[in-house]
Order: sequence, then structure tokens, then C-alpha cells
Amino acid sequence: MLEVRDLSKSFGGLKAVGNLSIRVGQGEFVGVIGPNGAGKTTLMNLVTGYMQPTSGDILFEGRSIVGLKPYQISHRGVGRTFQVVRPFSEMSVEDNVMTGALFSGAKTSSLAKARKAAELPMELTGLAAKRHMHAGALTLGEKKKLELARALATAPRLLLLDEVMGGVTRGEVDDLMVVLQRIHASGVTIVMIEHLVEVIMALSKRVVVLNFGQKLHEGSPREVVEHPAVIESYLGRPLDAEVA
Ligand SMILES: Nc1ncnc2c1ncn2[C@@H]1O[C@H](COP(=O)(O)OP(=O)(O)OP(=O)(O)O)[C@@H](O)[C@H]1O
Repeated sequence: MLEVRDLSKSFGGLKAVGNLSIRVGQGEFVGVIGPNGAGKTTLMNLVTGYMQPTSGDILFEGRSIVGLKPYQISHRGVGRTFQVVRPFSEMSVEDNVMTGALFSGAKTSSLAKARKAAELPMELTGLAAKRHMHAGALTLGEKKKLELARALATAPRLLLLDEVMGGVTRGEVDDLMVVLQRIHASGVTIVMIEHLVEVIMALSKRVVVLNFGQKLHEGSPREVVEHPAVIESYLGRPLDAEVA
């Protein structure tokens, strides 16, 4: 479904992503981990068209998406969330989700259609009962769900998640994990960047570890947490085996 081929992105002399190749198959839930500055967000910005690669190619469903604008990539079926959530605070939850549908390209051109397109994302994220609340009144965990719902309203087949769990309480983490499982079960392929390794271990079947913009290791959650280079460069110590 997604094929990143020999991708590089340099900022001046710094190679944020270097000769990186990753494949994601339809229906997968892939985790991406790595230390601060490993190039995770840059990779996501490259795939979603917010940055252009220095070299390499990115194919989505067999066609190159390099050079396309973010809205064009969204229109092709690639959705994303951002690390910092920025809902329209004065607008209702439902109207916020509708903006996702309205700005996803030519697919949803009327308010009535956007309202309909917002329904399933609100159900999947558990926000349907709060549809009339101002987004500004939501907890951070709920704002993260709103961010997910807005991304889902663009009807993505592939969803890229950047640190969805950042800053939320432990209870909200558990809640968001259930939401992500539900989204995945609905048929959306997911690539998830996350600092909470136990979350990645619980949700993804395959984990890619980045370090200095390159792939340090790739494998099942258990393989990854037991790999000496991953322990040395990222985990710092072996992870409790039971979470793997
Ligand atoms: N727009 C930019 N201009 C210059 N350097 C950048 C830019 N964006 C990222 N970098 C640099 O590229 C490297 C990779 O950054 P990136 O944000 O992709 O890492 P990350 O793995 O997402 O880190 P974190 O876990 O802290 O979010 C870092 O050294 C960062 O300082």
C-alpha cells in the first residue's frame, strides 16, 4: 500500500532521513519508534507532502505521490494527525469533524454530505454524544480523539499518527488505545509514531526503529525490544517482556 524507497531529506548539512526504505501492506498496524531527532516526524511530513524529499520516492497504492500537495495526498487516501492538536475551539465537535470532510478535496462538496461523512468518525472515536460541545471545552484526551475524527472524515485508507498519546493521562491512553483498535478494525491501515513503547507494543504487529534518520531495526514487537542495538540506542534497558 505504502512504499518508501531510498528516501532522504537533508536540512543543510543534516540528514534528517537517510536512504530509508519502508513498506506497509494494506491492513497493517505498523509502529515507528526512535529517539528524539531520529527523523520520525520528518518521515511523516515527507509522506504527507508537507515536505519534499531530497531524493528517493514514495509510492501509495503503486503510484508516486512525491511532488503532490498535502491536500492532493489526502485526496488520494492518506490521512494524518499532528503532534499538537489545534481544533477550532469556538466550533462544535461535529463542525470540527465536518471541516475534515469539507477540506479533504472534491469528495465532499456540500454541508449535508460533510455532516453525513462526520458521523462514522464520531462513532469510532466515541465523540458522538459530545457532538454539540465546543471543542475548546474538551479534555486533551478528547481533543486527541477529535483530531483522529477529523483525520478520519477525510476517508483515509492509510492513517499516519504522530504522537497521539503525547501529554494525555494514563486513563486517556487506555481509552485512546481502544479507539485506535476500533479504527484499525474498521479497515484503516495505520502507521503510528509513538514515544510510549508499551502502546506500540500492544497495538502494532510490526515495529520500525529509526535512529539518525535510518532504519536501525524492524520486526515484531518482541524481536525489537530484545534487539541489543535498540536497547542501546533507544530503550536504555530491556523492556519488561510481558508488555511485548
Ligand atoms: N524544518 C527543519 N529544519 C531544520 N532541521 C529540521 C527541520 N525539521 C527537523 N529537523 C531536524 O531533523 C532531525 C529529525 O527531526 P524529526 O522532528 O523528524 O525527529 P523526530 O524523530 O520526529 O523527533 P521527536 O521524537 O523529538 O519528535 C532533527 O535533528 C531535527 O532538528
